[in-house]
Amino acid sequence: MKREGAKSTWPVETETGLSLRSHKIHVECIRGPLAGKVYELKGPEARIGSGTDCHLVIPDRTVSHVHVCLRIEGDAIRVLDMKSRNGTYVDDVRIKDAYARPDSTIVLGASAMRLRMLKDEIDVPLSEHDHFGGLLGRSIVMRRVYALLELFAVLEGTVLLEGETGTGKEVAAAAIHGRSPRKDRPFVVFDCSAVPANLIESELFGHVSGAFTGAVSSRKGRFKEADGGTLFLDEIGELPLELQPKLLRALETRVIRPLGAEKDWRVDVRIIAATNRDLAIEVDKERFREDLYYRLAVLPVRLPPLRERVEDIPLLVRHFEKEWCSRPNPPAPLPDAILEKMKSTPWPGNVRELRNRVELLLSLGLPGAAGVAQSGGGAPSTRVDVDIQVPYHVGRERLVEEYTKAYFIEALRQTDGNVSRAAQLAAVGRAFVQKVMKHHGITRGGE
Ligand SMILES: Nc1ncnc2c1ncn2[C@@H]1O[C@H](COP(=O)(O)OP(=O)(O)OP(=O)(O)O)[C@@H](O)[C@H]1O
Repeated sequence: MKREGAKSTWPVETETGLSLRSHKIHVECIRGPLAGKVYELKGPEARIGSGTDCHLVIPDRTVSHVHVCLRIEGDAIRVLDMKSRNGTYVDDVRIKDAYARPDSTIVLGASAMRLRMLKDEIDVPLSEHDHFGGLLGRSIVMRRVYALLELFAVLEGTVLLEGETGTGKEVAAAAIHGRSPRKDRPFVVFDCSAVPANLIESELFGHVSGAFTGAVSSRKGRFKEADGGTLFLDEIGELPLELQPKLLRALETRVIRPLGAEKDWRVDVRIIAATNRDLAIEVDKERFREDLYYRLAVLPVRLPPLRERVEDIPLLVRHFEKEWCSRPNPPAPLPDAILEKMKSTPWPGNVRELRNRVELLLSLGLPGAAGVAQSGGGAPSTRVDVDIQVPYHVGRERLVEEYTKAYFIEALRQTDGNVSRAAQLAAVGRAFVQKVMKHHGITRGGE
């Protein structure tokens, strides 16, 4: 089953902007210690049981600690028995995993309750802005995105940003944080693809000294670093399956335990996750845990690829040009004809690729800068040529990109194009090497 729309909150495009639909589960207790009481459970998942960590706690000894899990999937309520002692019955049929009908009755031990879906719909008009933080564009698709981001920024829920490479997921995450009540607290980025699988746990949750061979000192971990602020988990689709339960626990309880530590730590962290894979498909292929997916996709946002908003290209190009204008001899602006041509160019690397292209064209027009723009193929020299005319962050990003490209060309050459060995050599994950290869068009031969 493809889990399209199988979320508790999801945006639907409308002519005037979008409509944000969300569902809650109405639970009317009809038998047992809570009989007569009514509850509303927010999605995406709600656990019911006698344990105090459940969303609905039933003080009934015939009910297991975590007895059943209710999941909102679009218009349906899915009922999953959590290996309970006395079983779960939906309309008198014992089930392991079933969909409830409207007004279905579920029975857990000596307790029974009636379930109904409550539907909420909020119309969200298009944003009037042509940017959100560092994200630019005034196309309708982007103004829909801003409308959602403006709304989600002030909430506490976990945001899942989906979109192809270079569509601005990291920029969006930083902007959400910058508009949130947590803005004066840390914004910590962790790229799940950039760290070898065996180090991810200690990178995320920290470790005490001596926790494993090589752990000579203790390490805080990203969760603790982000305490009070926001943790951005980039490339979440690359998180190894075996670590996913640990992240799920951290998301559910906001409690972490560093490797080798004897006690848990409570952390106050908002999570924003991003992926350029379709996580719903990953779930279907059993490469990503379904329960974690539901925890992450509480507030989902899809960043559109550049080809869906080519009308934004001139605005973006002029913006990237402007970043160069602080120099004494600014280059001539790119002619409109080039901008027009750019609208029909495929941009698999999206805005990042567009930005790089603009910078390349501009630097070719700058006296003495052509070499900088064209370099990147060979090993970088140890001396760094600083061009003070180029804004700092532009120069820095270019240098990082050049270094990354040159590094992996060399790593692939030395390993005869073996991606796993190149990743080992670089002490990064395989997925990161593949991402760099795709981004820079590097082949296994290292060209
Ligand atoms: N809408 C936008 N407006 C302005 N700049 C943008 C926009 N989208 C992306 N960029 C620029 O493109 C570059 C890449 O953006 P970012 O790193 O946020 O993309 P991403 O989706 O996280 O990519 P990846 O999946 O490869 O990590 C940055 O230089 C960023 O400034």
